[in-house]
Amino acid sequence: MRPAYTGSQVRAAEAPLLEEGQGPALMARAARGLELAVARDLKSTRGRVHGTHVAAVVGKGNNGGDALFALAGLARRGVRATAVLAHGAAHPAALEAFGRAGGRLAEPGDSLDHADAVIDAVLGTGFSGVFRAPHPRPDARVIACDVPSGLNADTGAAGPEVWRADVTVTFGALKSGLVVGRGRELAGEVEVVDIGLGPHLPDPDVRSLEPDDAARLLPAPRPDWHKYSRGVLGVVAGSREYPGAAVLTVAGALAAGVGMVRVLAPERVRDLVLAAHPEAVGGAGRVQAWAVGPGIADDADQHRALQSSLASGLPVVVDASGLGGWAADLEASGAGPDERMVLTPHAGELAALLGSLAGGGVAPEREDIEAEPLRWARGAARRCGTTVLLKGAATVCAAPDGTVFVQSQGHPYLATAGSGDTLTGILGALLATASGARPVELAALAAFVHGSAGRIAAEGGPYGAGQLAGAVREAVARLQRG
Ligand SMILES: NC(=O)C1=CN([C@@H]2O[C@H](COP(=O)(O)OP(=O)(O)OC[C@H]3O[C@@H](n4cnc5c(N)ncnc54)[C@H](OP(=O)(O)O)[C@@H]3O)[C@@H](O)[C@H]2O)[C@@H](O)CC1
Ligand SMILES: Nc1ncnc2c1ncn2[C@@H]1O[C@H](COP(=O)(O)OP(=O)(O)O)[C@@H](O)[C@H]1O
Repeated sequence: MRPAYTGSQVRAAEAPLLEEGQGPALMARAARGLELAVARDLKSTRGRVHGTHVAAVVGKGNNGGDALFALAGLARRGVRATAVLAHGAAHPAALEAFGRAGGRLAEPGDSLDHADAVIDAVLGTGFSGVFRAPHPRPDARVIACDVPSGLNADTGAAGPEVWRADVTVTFGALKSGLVVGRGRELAGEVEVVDIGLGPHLPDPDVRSLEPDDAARLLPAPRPDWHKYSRGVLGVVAGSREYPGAAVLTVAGALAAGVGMVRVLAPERVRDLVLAAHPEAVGGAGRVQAWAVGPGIADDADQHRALQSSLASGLPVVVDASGLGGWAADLEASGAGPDERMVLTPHAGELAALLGSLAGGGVAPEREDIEAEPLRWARGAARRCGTTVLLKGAATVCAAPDGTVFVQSQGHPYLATAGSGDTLTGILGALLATASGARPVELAALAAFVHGSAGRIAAEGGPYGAGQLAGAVREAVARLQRG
C-alpha cells in the first residue's frame, strides 16, 4: 500500500522535531537526498556529475534552504552551482554554506537554459495564495525540491505558472498533491527521501493499491465454487440509442470473473448482448450485486429494476445515466444510502450529480472537480453517504468515512467511449464475488485492473473499448501470477 499525506500533515509531523531543535538535521537529510537525486539524474542524462552546471531558483523559506545546501554538496563534487534568489533573500545558514562551497549568485533575469539541470525551490509546503513564477520554465531538466513551486501539496491544484518537473524529490513522505489533479502531471517522476518523520506521521490522507495489495484483494479461485456461490451480477444497461453499453458492461464483468451475469435490457439490446456473450442470461433472478445505469434511457422495466437494486441492500454500482436521477431514485426506492452503493461518475457527471442534490451546498463546475478531485470525491462520498469512484487519469475512490484510494495505472488510450462501461462491469463482478473487502477497496481494485488493462492493450496501439476485455483477463492473470 503506498500512503500519501497532505502537506499540512507532513508539516504537523515535523513540528515536534523542530521544537526539539532538530530542524537543521532534518534539512541536512532533505538536502542530502536532493543532492544524491540530482547527481543520479546528471549521471543518467549527462553521463557525469563533475563539470556539469546546476542552477536553482530559491525562495526565502526552508524549501530554498534545502536547495542551497544541496547545491553546496554538488559544488563540492565539482559541479558549477548557481542560484537565483527569487525573493531577494534566502535561508541564512544555507546561503552561507552555498557561498563557502563556491556557489555563485545569478541575477533573476539570467538565462537558465544552459544549465544541465535546474532545481525548482521557490516554494514548498509553505506556499499559499497565488503563485507568480519568478522565472519562465527553463529549457533544461527541472528537478522540483519537495513539490513543484506553487503546487498545493494538499489538493494537487496548481496555477498556470507552475513549472512541469522531470523529477520531484519529496521529503518525509509522499504528498497527496503529487498523486492527483495537475500535481500528478507536473511532478514527473517522484522520489521520496526518508528524513525520519515515520513515527510522527498520522494515518495517511490517501492510499494507493500496489500490485501485491491488488493481488491480495482479488477473489482467489476456490475448489468448492459453483456459479451461484461464486457470485451473480445483475446488469441493468443499454437502450436503443446505446446498446453497446450493455455489451461492454457484460464483457468487463465476464473478463474480471463472475459466476453468472443476468442482463435486464430492452429485447433488442438483450439479443445483442446474448449474441456477443451467449453465457449471459436474460431476465430477473437472484444476484449478489448490481451494475446499473450504463446507456439506459426511458425503459420502465429497467427503471423499476434500478430502483429495486437500490432498495436491495446488495452492493450496487451506479454509473452513467443512472447517476443523474440517483438521489430521486433512492428516495423513491424507500432505502437509505450506504457504502455498498458505489457511484462512478467522471468529473462532468459528478458536477451534475452534486448540482442535482437537494439541500443547497456548492454546485461545482466540471473544471473545479478536475482541479481538486480529492476534495470533491471525498466531499461527494460524505454528502451522498455512498462510496464514490471519480474517474480520470488518476481515479479517486472515496468512502463516506473519508477513506480514499487513488489509482493511476491507466493509459490515455482509455479515454475512449465505452471504457467506463467496462469499468462498471469489472467493479460489479468484484462486488458480486469478493468477500471481506470494503467497497472502497474493491473500487480501487477495479480501477487498478481497468487501468492495467488499458496499459496492456496500449502495447498493441490505440483501441476501442470493445478490445479491452481481453486485456482485463490478462491484467487479472498477471496479478495472480505475481
Ligand atoms: N520544517 C522543516 O524543518 C523542514 C522543511 N523542509 C522544507 O521546507 C519546506 C517548507 O518550508 P517553509 O515552511 O519555510 O515554507 P516554504 O515553502 O519554503 O515557503 C515559505 C516562504 O514562502 C513565502 N510564501 C508563501 N506563499 C507565497 C506566495 N504565494 N508568493 C510568494 N511567497 C510566498 C512565505 O512568506 P510569508 O507569506 O510568510 O511572508 C515564506 O517566506 C518544505 O517544502 C521542505 O522543502 C525540509 O527541509 C525538511 C525540514
Ligand atoms: N487520460 C487518461 N488516462 C488514464 N485513464 C483515463 C484517461 N481518460 C479516461 N480514462 C479512464 O477511462 C474511463 C472513461 O470512462 P467514461 O468517461 O465513463 O467513459 P464512457 O462513459 O464512455 O464509458 C475511466 O475509467 C477513466 O478513468
